Amino acid sequence: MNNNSFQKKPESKAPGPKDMDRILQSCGIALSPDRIDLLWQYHNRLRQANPELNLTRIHRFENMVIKLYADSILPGELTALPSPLLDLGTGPGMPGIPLKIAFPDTEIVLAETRQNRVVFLEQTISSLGLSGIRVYGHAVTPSFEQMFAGVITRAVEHMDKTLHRIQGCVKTGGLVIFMKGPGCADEIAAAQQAFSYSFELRQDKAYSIGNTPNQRRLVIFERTDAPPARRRQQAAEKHRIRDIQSAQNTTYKDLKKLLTAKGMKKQNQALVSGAKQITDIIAQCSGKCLAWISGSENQPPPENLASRAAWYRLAPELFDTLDVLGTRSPLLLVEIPVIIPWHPGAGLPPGCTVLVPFQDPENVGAVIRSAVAFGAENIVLLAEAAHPFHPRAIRASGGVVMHANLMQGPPIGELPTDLPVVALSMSGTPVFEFAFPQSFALLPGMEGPGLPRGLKKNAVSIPMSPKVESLNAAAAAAIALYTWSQTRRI
Ligand SMILES: C[S@@+](CC[C@H](N)C(=O)[O-])C[C@H]1O[C@@H](n2cnc3c(N)ncnc32)[C@H](O)[C@@H]1O
Repeated sequence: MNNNSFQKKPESKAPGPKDMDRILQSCGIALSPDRIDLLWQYHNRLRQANPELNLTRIHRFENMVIKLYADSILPGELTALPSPLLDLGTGPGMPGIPLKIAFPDTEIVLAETRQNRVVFLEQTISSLGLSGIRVYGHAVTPSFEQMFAGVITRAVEHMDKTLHRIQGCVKTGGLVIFMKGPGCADEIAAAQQAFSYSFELRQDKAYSIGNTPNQRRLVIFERTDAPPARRRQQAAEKHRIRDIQSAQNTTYKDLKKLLTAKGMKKQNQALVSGAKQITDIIAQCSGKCLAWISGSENQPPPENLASRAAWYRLAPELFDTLDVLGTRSPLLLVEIPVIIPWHPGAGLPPGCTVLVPFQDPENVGAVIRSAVAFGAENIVLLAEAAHPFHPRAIRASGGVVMHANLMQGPPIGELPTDLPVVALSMSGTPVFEFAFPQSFALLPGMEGPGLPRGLKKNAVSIPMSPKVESLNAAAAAAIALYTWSQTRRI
C-alpha cells in the first residue's frame, strides 16, 4: 500500500470576502468593506440557490468573481450610468445587483420573466436590505411604457431585437448599454441599419476584465427620437385626430376608393405604404402629406409630419383593408401631382422622353425610377399604363414618382407614326452599337402583346444569353436608359 494514501491532503482554505476584494481590486474595482460584505452575501445566496434554480454555469470562486461580479460592475466604471436604469433579462441579477451594490445611487429595475428567478431576486433584495432597486417580473415588450433614462443588458439577445423591445420605455437621449463579447460587429451593423431613425451608436469600447484574457465590448446606443407615449401625446396636441371605427364612415369610403386608379384620378390623392418611402416623402414633400393613417393609436405620426396633416386612427380590420401590401405599418395619404396631358404635336424636347405602357404597377414604378436616375426627365404614361401612384408603383419607384415629371399620353395604338420612337425589341440593333438621336421617345415593349408593328422601325435590343427568353421589360428599359446616358457623357 502506498504510504501517501495515509497522508491527509492539505486543505484548501475556503475563500472569504477578503479574497473577493483582492480579485476585484486586481480587476480595477475598489469597493468599501460594507459593499464587499453585500456582494459576499449575494454570492452566497447565488451559490445556495444555484443547484435548484440553475442560475449560472460558472462555479469556481475566482471565475465567479471575475466573470460575473467584476464583469457586471465594470460598465459602471467605464461610463456614467443612467438612472433609473432597466436591467433587461437580469436572470439571477446580472449585472443589476452587483451594479446596485457598487453604485448605490443608481435606481435600478430588474426585468425578468422566469418566476422562480423573480422570487430569488425579490428575496435577495430584501435579505440584503437594498433600496432603490425592484423587480419587474414580466416580459419587456414594445408596449411596456414605464420610462427609463437607460437600459443595460447582458447575454440576452441580439441588439436589434432589444432596441425593438425597449422602444416604449427609453426616453429621448436615453442610453441602451449592451455588454457583449468581442465579435459583435455584425450585430452592431444590423442594429444601426434597422434603427437609423431612432438610435445612434454613441460608444463602442473594447476592453478586458482586469488583467485576465476575458475580452469584452461595451456598446452604447443613444435614443434620438421620442418614445411612442410622448409622440402620442405630442401628436394628439398637434394633429387633427379622426377615430374611424365603421366601414360606413365617409372618410373611410373615400380612402377605400384610392385603391383604384379611378379613385386616385378623381381625388388626386394616393396612399403610400412602406416605412422607408413614407419617411422619405415626409422629409422631401412635407406639403403634400394630408394624413397619417394607423391601425391603432399606438402608432403616432413622426415628429416631422407637418401639422396640417391629420391623423386617422382606424379600427384594425378597416386598416388592414387599406394596407394592400400587408406592411402592418401606418400609411400616408398624399396629394398627388397633377399629371398634365402630353401633346406630341408640339415636338419632343431634347434628350429621351420615356413612354410607359406597362400594366404592372411595379414595372411602372421601376421604369420611372430608372428614367429619373439616368436623366430622362420627361415621362409619358400611355393610356394602358397602371396608375403611377398605385401603392406597388410608389414602392417600386422608391418614392421617385412624387417628384417625377409625369405626363398623360394616348393609347399606344394612337401614337403619331412620325414620332421619332426608339423601341426596345428582341430583334433590334444591339443597344451598344446604336446611335441615339438627339431627341427621341424610348418605348419599352409591353408585357404580353409586345410592340405594335409600326413602332418597330427604330428598334434596339439588349444582347443576352439564349438561355433566357426575355428580360423583364422595366429591367430592359433601365439598361437602355443607362446606355443612352453614357453616350451623352462622351
Ligand atoms: C441568458 S439569461 C442572462 C441573464 C443575465 N443577464 C446574465 O448575464 O447572467 C437571459 C435572461 O433574460 C430573461 N428574459 C428574456 N427575455 C426577456 C424579456 N423580454 N423580458 C424580461 N426578461 C427576459 C430570461 O428569462 C433569462 O433569465
